[in-house]
Amino acid sequence: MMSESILQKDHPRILIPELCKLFFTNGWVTGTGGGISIKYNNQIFIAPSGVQKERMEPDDIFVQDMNGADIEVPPYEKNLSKSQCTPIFMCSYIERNAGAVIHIHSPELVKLCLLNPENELRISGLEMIKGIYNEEKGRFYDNDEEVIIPIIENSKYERDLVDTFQLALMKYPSTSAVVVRNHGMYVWGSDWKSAKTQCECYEYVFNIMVFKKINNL
Ligand SMILES: CSC[C@@H](O)[C@@H](O)C(=O)COP(=O)(O)O
Ligand SMILES: [Zn+2]
Repeated sequence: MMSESILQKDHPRILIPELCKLFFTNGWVTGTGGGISIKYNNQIFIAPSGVQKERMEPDDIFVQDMNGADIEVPPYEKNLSKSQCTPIFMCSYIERNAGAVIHIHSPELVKLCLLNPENELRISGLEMIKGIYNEEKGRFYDNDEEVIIPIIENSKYERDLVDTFQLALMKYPSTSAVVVRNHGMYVWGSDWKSAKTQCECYEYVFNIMVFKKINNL
């Protein structure tokens, strides 16, 4: 159960529902898909599974430690289970020391996957690239640098993505995002602000890539 206290506006129990509402209006977390997890005081806050992500309440959120042990769970009568994305969220926390991880189901990204059968996406020459963090170099990209984002194949269950997700992290040490073909994307950052703004930059860039592809530019 949730501990009794007045929550600050930047507490994950407030932020997760607030951000998911915003992501819903972006078309990123419709139909129960997508979600977000935030690390706070070394505790991992995770949204419930299979719910309308834009209608979550503060006490719907699960809290676990870095080993996966539950710290707080939603009230029993709400009959909620933890997001199926939890293994991928944990992989980002463990392998990349993330402070937050966002999962979006962006239609723009699925269109781009359909136009691009390769195992990666490459883009350069856009101003918004400067909002994407190069994890290997420990700085943001310059607009004339090339950003390379891995694409992994989708699977029936989210938990079955873990092995290929981990391989992509090893093969692409610069990346702060992994695309799941015809499904969506995981983006992480050192905190929720970084994950959110990078997600916005990736989405912007993907939109332009679709335009370039369909117009042969
Ligand atoms: C529309 S169902 C989508 C799910 O299978 C999954 O891909 C997803 O993004 C959300 O999983 P969830 O367990 O609800 O957090
Ligand atoms: Zn998903």
